[in-house]
Amino acid sequence: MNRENVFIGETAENYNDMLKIYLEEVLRKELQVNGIVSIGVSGGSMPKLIVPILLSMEGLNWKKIRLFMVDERYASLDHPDSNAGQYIKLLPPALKENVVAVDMLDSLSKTASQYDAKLRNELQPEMIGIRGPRFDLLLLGMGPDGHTASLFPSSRLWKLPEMTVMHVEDSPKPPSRRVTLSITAINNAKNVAFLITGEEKADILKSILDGEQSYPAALVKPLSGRLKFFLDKAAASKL
Ligand SMILES: O=C1O[C@H](COP(=O)(O)O)[C@@H](O)[C@H](O)[C@H]1O
Repeated sequence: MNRENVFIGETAENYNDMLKIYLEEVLRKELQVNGIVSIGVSGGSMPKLIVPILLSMEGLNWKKIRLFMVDERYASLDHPDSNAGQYIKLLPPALKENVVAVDMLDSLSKTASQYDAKLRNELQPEMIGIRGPRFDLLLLGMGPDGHTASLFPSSRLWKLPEMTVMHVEDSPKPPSRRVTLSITAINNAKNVAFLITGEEKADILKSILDGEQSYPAALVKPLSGRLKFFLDKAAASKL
């Protein structure tokens, strides 16, 4: 994989600064093109990292920003497992409406279908192409097992190319029940960035950057070609 798109933050401050510069550049460009910019955000460690950076961006027109979930656990918004719930808690009250939560229905498969329909309904019409919903920007994490979103190596699902939103009943990382964007939906995005921190990811990250294909994160290859990796020093320690 092309290492020129790999950015390493030597310090936490440097890492945040790099991310802020990237976000300002992408959002400025996409806001010129679209009335509303649709950003897919991940859970786990990302909300606490990304919300302060977004809030620090002076002049960001939040009226034009929507935060969608790249994946979501099958849990109510007020449950600590909820990815959207983390964003809503971290954002000021005036911005909570910018978060597009996944509606939890009485079954996991209905929840996934409903989210798929919601994406097709809420994303800008021009962002619904033949390959399905297209995000302006996706911010992805990666687990120490090479999972991204809720696409796990142990699950057969991540190889199903045709769907936009899938449900996962057997996530090896608790909670076990989730919905997630598919690799197809992820690779349909205009801009994709991995935000990866922590030494526990260093080995798998190196193997992916060296060309290993057997992890879901390795199959993130946006058709736009715009893929970047933002790593802290620990995650980059084996490169
Ligand atoms: O469970 C999840 O894990 C991944 C990775 O989380 P991280 O804390 O290791 O960055 C996350 O990207 C995903 O959204 C979340 O549901």
